[in-house]
Amino acid sequence: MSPLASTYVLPPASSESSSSQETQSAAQGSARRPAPGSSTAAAAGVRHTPRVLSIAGSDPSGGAGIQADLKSIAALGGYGMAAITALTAQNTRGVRDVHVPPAGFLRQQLDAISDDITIDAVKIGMLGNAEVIDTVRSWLEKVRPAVVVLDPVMVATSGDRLLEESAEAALRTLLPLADLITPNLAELAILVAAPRAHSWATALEQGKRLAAATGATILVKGGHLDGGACPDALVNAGGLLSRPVVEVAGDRIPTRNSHGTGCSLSSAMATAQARLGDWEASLREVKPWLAGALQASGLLEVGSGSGPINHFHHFHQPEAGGKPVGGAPVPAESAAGDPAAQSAAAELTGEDFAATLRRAAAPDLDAIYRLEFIRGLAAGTLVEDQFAYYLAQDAIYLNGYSRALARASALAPTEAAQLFWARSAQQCLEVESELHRTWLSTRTVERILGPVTKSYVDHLLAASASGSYAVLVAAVLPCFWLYAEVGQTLHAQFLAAGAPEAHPYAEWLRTYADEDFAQATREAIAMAGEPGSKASADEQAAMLQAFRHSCRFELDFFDAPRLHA
Ligand SMILES: Nc1ncnc2c1ncn2[C@@H]1O[C@H](COP(=O)(O)OP(=O)(O)OP(=O)(O)O)[C@@H](O)[C@H]1O
Ligand SMILES: Cc1ncc(COP(=O)(O)O)c(N)n1
Repeated sequence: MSPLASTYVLPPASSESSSSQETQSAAQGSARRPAPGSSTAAAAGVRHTPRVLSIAGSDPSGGAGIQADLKSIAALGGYGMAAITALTAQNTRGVRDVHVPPAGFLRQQLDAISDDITIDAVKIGMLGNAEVIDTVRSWLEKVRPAVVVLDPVMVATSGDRLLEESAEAALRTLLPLADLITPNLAELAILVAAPRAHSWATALEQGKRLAAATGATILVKGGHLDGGACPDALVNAGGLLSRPVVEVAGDRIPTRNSHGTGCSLSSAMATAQARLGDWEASLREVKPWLAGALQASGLLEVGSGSGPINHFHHFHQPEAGGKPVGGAPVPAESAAGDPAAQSAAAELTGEDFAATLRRAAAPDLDAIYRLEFIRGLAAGTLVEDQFAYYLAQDAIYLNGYSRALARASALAPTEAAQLFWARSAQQCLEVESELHRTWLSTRTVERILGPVTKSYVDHLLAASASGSYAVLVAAVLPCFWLYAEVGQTLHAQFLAAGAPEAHPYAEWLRTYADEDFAQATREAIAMAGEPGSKASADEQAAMLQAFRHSCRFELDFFDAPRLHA
């Protein structure tokens, strides 16, 4: 179930409840509703499968440009279209040549689309030269799409120019037509005519200046900062956001595969915005997806330079050899004697271990979304006694889970890991008592240990007793990971439905997707991935097995109210 899950999920059950977290959640709840008058999907109405047009250059190696955009749009649930501004000859090592076809033909592509199809969002990437920019500007002025995201592509990661220097002035004239502009630090500096920022504070300052000058919201990106953090922030002082600067924290993922990250981020934001009608909610959905795509990039094995990100990392992918990863939990008692688990783990390399775990979770995650309980929770049709049963079991589970986390802290190889698990164990107990104080205090429900809760906690305690730190962290991970993903999805669906106040579980859903919990989940994934990468093949197999069992228990936990309430 939900470990710290509910940690950050805890809602204000009564009006007296006033912890800072609750206050912040409530504030975010109201601020997330689209601001009146914003020229976004809010005005046009959000759409379940938005029709998103990328106006960008082609990267034949598939990592950047329209190819990355179409993958990102699909990965975020949109229908992708592409009008090509330029052809490049490039691969993961660099750009060899650029060919810009006549601008008149671009106009024909754009008109052919807009004459026939309603466009819910546009993402603009590489434009090449001033004539192309003028063409796009006059088409935008005619069509006025509901959402326009502009990635002011100037220079590729490889250092090759993708916009003629003489066209920078023309690009500035396009900025006021955008709702969101997504420059990297070098592009931001050019657009505000300042030296490139080397600190996050300077970058935010430049973002504010660009927002004031253009009226657009600026997505300031921390990808090119030094250090272990990789924050992003939405900046707009004009009242379109809940605060002038909305920062979403993130860890830097150690990979050289960042080709097309900026393209992918901007098209994903256009898609999410057309679906959710809220920039902040969009960034909170897109950033963890992008982090997962960077994390799982090594699995693709494309090129010898800066490779592409793994856009579809969150979907079930077949294992090498055609056998699906995941499926039914491995029944054998000993993973060491289980050839399936062993072969699944044997070829793993460091960076890929967390990605392998994620793929192993995919079937159970899919099954969770199909559960009556989850569908009822999302739709508001879940019967109250099932919800109450779930809450009561959650509180019982958290107590046992806290013991497993405390054991992980005791076994942790570093002080940072020791502290992380100890803090998590403490938060679990705090959430447990908060559950009793708030949600459970007004409900009459039996507080006895249910069969699924018992099996799940027994499994965790057995992993605690195994003596292997690596196996234990693999066992505790699904409670972070699956719950965070489910929470984020349910929360996004709730927002997409207009956050209806009459929804009986509105309070619960509103606080479901919490950035602090998402951050703790990222840390937990890294904590499990690290020992996984160093483990022997046998131990990796044991980790995978412990992880799969917990994923299955997550599924059973969400299904338990239907069977046992
Ligand atoms: N190593 C990393 N770990 C985590 N997130 C990253 C990493 N590198 C980039 N990002 C994220 O990727 C997105 C793109 O950021 P970046 O600043 O790299 O833009 P960009 O330079 O336009 O991208 P590109 O590398 O495609 O040119 C941001 O959300 C950023 O936080
Ligand atoms: C067609 C096209 N568009 C954009 C980029 C920038 O992406 P990156 O900075 O990751 O190289 C690119 N390389 N190619």
